[in-house]
Amino acid sequence: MAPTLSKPASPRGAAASARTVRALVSQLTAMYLRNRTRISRAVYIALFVALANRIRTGIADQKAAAAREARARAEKAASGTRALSADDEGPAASKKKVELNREFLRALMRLVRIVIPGWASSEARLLISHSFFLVLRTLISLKVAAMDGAIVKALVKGNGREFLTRIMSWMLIAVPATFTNSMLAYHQSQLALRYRSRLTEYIHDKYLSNLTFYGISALDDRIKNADQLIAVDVTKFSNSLSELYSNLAKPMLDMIIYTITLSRSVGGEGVVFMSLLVQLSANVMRALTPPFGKFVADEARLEGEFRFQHSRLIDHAEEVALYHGHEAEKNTLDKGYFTLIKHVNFILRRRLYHGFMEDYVIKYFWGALGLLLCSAPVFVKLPGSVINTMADRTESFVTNRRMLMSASDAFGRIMFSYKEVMELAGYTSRVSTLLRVMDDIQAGNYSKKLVSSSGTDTNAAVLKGRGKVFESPDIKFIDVPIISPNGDVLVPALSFTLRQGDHLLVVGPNGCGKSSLFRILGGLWPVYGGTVYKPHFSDIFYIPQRPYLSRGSLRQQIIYPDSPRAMHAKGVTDADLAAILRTLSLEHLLDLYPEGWDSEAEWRDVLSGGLQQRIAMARLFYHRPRYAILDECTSSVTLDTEKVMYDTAKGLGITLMTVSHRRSLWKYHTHILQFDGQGHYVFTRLDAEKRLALEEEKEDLEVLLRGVPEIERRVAELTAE
Ligand SMILES: Nc1ncnc2c1ncn2[C@@H]1O[C@H](COP(=O)(O)OP(=O)(O)OP(=O)(O)O)[C@@H](O)[C@H]1O
Repeated sequence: MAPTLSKPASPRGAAASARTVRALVSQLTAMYLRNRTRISRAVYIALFVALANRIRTGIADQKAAAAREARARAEKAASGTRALSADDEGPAASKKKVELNREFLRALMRLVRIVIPGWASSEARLLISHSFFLVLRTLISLKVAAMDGAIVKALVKGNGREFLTRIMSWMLIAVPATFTNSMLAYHQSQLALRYRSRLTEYIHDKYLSNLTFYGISALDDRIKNADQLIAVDVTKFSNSLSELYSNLAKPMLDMIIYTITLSRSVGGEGVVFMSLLVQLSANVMRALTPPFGKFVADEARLEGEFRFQHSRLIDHAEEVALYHGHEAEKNTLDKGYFTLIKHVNFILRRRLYHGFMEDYVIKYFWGALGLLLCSAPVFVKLPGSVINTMADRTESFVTNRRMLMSASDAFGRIMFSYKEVMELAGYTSRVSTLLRVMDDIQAGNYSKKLVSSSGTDTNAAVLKGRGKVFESPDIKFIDVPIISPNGDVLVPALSFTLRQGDHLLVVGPNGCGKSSLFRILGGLWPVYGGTVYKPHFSDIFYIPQRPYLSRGSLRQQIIYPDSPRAMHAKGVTDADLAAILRTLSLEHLLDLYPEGWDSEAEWRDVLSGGLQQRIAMARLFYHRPRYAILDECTSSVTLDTEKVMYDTAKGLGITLMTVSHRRSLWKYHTHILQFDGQGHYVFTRLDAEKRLALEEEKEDLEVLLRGVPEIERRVAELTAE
């Protein structure tokens, strides 16, 4: 029934929905009239209410869907390209509306399937055990309500012995009751922890496979702070999900059990009438509830941005300190912080007004309704009632009041949990966006803002690699365009062949695409066209200008990304590593640190730029790949060290591909790929000596040319005289 009613339908679909509704209404009416008992009539009234509710939400869904469609059509017409979906995290994220709709349910179900992989999983077992304690708690509460009534009855009758006996039983039942409470708290925390572990494991598997982490940070701009999402939002989602189960499942169960028990004692129609009033006020409250889910998602995003700004400062502390850039950094940090605080304050204010309304309705309005309901058996004589004496009336009132308090507390918690559901929706949207973006990236679909040549007009678009890539012992590019993730075409079509044993020098002005060529070779950037033949990823080793020094021991700096176990499996010993250090005059490092190979330090800070470059070269000598990309990686070492590095690398049979502006490096290469920065290039053999001689001759001539205006002026002077 439900899907038919809420479907954003075509005219034919809408007519079918209306027919279904009419049929349901007439069926329900007939059943209501046929049934005589109060409880069954109450059930039918409740069904009517549910049906009316469903129709209302169905209509609201249809309106929202139509509005969404119209908006999407307008945006498409305006931009002319595929827009980023509105729930993406980047710039579009601020417009995102976190709603309790099917999209949320789908996203939530996907996450639930990850955190509870099956009925046999330990999480499912924990959930079942948690549910058992939830039911037990409700049954114990029912028993306690009845015992309360009986205690007061004994008191009113003045029967001291009965009173004491009942107090004793009350104390006894407190034992399983408190144990159940502790078990519930334990189960909830355990569930949150397990959900987090499952989700983190799943995300880590995806994030650190197929270079997804690189795609998220460099090729796609939908996720700004993946670290915040993984470290903070996943935790909040897990806590929120486990809390919500307890906060929803128990109150719902309580509501059902107490309402049935209450309707037996105060009459079904009374309960339904009160429920109607409660439902009405709940609807008003829902309409007045601000979109807390969106608020929470925005707050998490702003928190992430603020933290990211601090991480940047820590990462670049030295550069900022040398620039004396603390004032500029403080301004940026303050701006980030105050944006966050402004938003948090805004949420607090909205919570204040909402809390006032919520408290009044739930505690006092519904409380008064409850008292009216409990008094029913006292003032109205129900058929079949056995309440005659004062003691009976007191017992009935106390028991009913206790049950009603629990039922209204349960209903209140369900109502309060609307806010929690909205918050869960916020975290669900953030975590599921991360999963979706990771899926997209693994499928080769990147989404990045494209900046037009004028630099002003921005359009979102989806970039997808369509070139062909084959594995081969040599490197061959055939008509391959080099396009930056921003969509800038750096070189329209690049073709060259490099055989193993040839050594390539890549030169050109800044930003012309030298490093980008290697990003394509390393599989970091998609191949947008043409054909690339290249060796397997493991045969190419990359050394950047600023080497990456990992956490860990000195040994791990040399063998990165291998582990010590992988090193031993390759048959390499510490003595072999020491020999590599000697080649690069780095052996003093072993004496400098008392624990030798096992010494640990923040290597990025304790080693100078030149030493770091030599460590990176030692890494190359340890791995001995077939190809090495050396991207300005000797800029901080002396010419002597550079010579040792290049001679040793060539001696190990490594084919070199160098990006450098240094002329001293020409002699180590056989080919040159020269970009002009305008999209053109030349690929040719490199005769270093001849080229150096030509360069020198050119420079001499340029010096002469610079003197020509002076010579001409002098000639003119002389002519005049
Ligand atoms: N992740 C990225 N996202 C967007 N644009 C990028 C990205 N990485 C590089 N670019 C752009 O691609 C262009 C080429 O960059 P590349 O690093 O290849 O230059 P390069 O020739 O190596 O320059 P340099 O000599 O300065 O190192 C530059 O305009 C750069 O801004």
